[in-house]
Amino acid sequence: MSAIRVDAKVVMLGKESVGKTSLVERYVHHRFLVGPYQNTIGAAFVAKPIQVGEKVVTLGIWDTAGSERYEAMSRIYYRGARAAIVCYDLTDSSSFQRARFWVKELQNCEEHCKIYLCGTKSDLIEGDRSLRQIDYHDAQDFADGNFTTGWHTFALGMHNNISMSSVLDNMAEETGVDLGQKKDSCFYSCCHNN
Ligand SMILES: Nc1nc2c(ncn2[C@@H]2O[C@H](COP(=O)(O)OP(=O)(O)OP(=O)(O)O)[C@@H](O)[C@H]2O)c(=O)[nH]1
Repeated sequence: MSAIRVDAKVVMLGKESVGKTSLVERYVHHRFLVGPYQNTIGAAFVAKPIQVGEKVVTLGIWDTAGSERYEAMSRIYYRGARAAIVCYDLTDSSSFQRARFWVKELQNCEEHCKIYLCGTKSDLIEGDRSLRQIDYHDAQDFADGNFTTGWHTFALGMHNNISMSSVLDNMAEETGVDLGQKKDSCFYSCCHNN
């Protein structure tokens, strides 16, 4: 069996249960798994070829385990990543603290890695706004203070297939075209519902 050639390594980071695996499942297999939550152990890998202009770019997506007990292992998986999707659950303020931790860590250790900050489970706050624990402006202030260039907003929820594709397709265009030129551009995404 021949090895898969990966053009761009992507890593999913964030506190346990924020929905990293669900985003990958949605993106790669177009499904949302219902049933008891199963935490990721260590990390899972999936390759996804996508068309970027004339080229096919294969993303190698590492879905890391969010539990702090696997923190040291997650560091192995973000090494050399072209992009990191740092997730937090819009209904869990502690997950935003954890996301801030990962952003700082990436900025210190992986200067060429683009960082996407994603608020997840937007469907829950659409159903009941009182569940929202991270104000849109807090996320915006954090992004403004930490990222050097413009940012995009995306609402990511279990019904929201398009947005995840937008994040990753956009990222692939960035990484697939000319990383050297674009290394300073960071993207910020979060739920844009107030
Ligand atoms: N309502 C809602 N639930 C979600 C969404 N995304 C994930 N979930 C639920 O949240 C739980 C955790 O989802 P996972 O995708 O396994 O979370 P994870 O971040 O990969 O968790 P770890 O593997 O522990 O790091 C599951 O019960 C999912 O069904 C979402 O967009 N909306």
